[in-house]
Amino acid sequence: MDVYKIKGGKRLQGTIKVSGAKNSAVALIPASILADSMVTIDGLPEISDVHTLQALLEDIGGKVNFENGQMTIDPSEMISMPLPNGNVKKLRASYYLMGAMLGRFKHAVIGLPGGCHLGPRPIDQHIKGFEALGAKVTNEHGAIYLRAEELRGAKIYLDVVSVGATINIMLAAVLAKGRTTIENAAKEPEIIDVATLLSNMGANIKGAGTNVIRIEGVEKLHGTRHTIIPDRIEAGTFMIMAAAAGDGVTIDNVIPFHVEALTAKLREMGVNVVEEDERIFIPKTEKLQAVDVKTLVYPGFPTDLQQPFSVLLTQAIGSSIITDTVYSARFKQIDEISRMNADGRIEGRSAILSGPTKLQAATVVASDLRAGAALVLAGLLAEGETEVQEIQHIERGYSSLIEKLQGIGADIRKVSVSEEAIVRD
Ligand SMILES: CC(=O)N[C@H]1[C@@H](OP(=O)(O)OP(=O)(O)OC[C@H]2O[C@@H](n3ccc(=O)[nH]c3=O)[C@H](O)[C@@H]2O)O[C@H](CO)[C@@H](O)[C@@H]1O
Ligand SMILES: C=C(OP(=O)(O)O)C(=O)O
Repeated sequence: MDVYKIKGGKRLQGTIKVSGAKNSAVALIPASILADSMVTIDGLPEISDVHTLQALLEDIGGKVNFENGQMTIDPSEMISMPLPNGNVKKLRASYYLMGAMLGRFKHAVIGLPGGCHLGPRPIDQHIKGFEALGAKVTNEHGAIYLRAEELRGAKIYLDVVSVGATINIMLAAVLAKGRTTIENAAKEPEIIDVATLLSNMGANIKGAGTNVIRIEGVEKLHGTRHTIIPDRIEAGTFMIMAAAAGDGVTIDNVIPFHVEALTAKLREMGVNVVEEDERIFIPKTEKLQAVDVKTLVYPGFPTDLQQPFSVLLTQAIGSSIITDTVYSARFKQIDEISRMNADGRIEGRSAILSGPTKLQAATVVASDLRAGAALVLAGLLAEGETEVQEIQHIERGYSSLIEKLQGIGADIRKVSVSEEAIVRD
């Protein structure tokens, strides 16, 4: 089993480059199912979610090549094979296979998705959307069966603002007959990225990035070439690391507008965030002030940055409250950083953190992707050598994290340890 070993206390300095966005990648790849010829996506991150989706597309007959961040997908010979288990469970975004396969084949059998355990993550709004378009959807033994004679456009009001449901309904609706309107749609940049790919494939989509999306169904979609947007959550993670442990760090390949909520919070804490066209520079911060933070749907403060941000708050002067309004149980990092001497506790949907605290190294477990990023940051700050276990969660979403952090001066390495050698403090 692989673990990360981090010797804390090294200051970070230099330039770190952000990869393509995980949450776009995992939707763009399934979207290719809807085309009748080759789709090329450039700038994809080297993460396990992308490799898993490649395998899933190959399972249904896709011819896929992935090299140097470029994926070419020939979907012409795909068939609607049932995908009830296995790889489907390895990631959350396998739910996009439902919308894309329903759109193309009008029937699909897909297992319930996996992904990070953050509290309940229902997909009722996805299913409500598919049903409104005319599909019959049943859950049989943990797999979702979707069948439609034909898909017809409909007006769908989402009860909950959901990234996944918004994209999934777009995927199912682009080849449906007539007009689909998604109201109370999510507005994340990744939704615009997916709509851009679909539009370049010949789809007719208006309003992506606003809360009303209108789709006029078309007869067929063709192949295209697309470059993915940068990962705003990876960028935000590096910004937080730079604020906590940096002596001048440039984050390259970021759209500053996409991380504005984080930038505003960092500035409130006393961090100087210097925005350029596609770069952000964060000089050394002398003193961090406590702040309160509430996660919200985009353009609010992203829930995906809440966990790394909680570690930054352990370095701030005073008491901070961080509330996650999106996921009720996304605080598994708090127990782990408490074992590293952090002063933190959970109250309902909030974590209360006081600082500044000198963190101490420990052996800790990454329960999920962003908890993992939080623990890496804690390790960078802690006195001694921290071991982070269960790093497969981290590698679902961070491309070449070790190499990137080494490039700005971190003492971090990936080590293979035998199962017997695994210990908890
Ligand atoms: C692959 C991907 O893009 N993952 C992101 C996506 O997850 P995901 O698409 O799963 O998240 P959603 O936007 O759907 O979830 C938002 C909220 O709505 C609830 N909900 C969602 C769907 C539904 O049918 N019913 C329902 O009640 C969820 O439990 C959650 O409380 O957005 C989340 C919120 O920004 C991010 O944390 C994830 O990184
Ligand atoms: C929660 C996340 O991912 P997923 O939805 O893929 O589990 C995340 O990226 O922080």
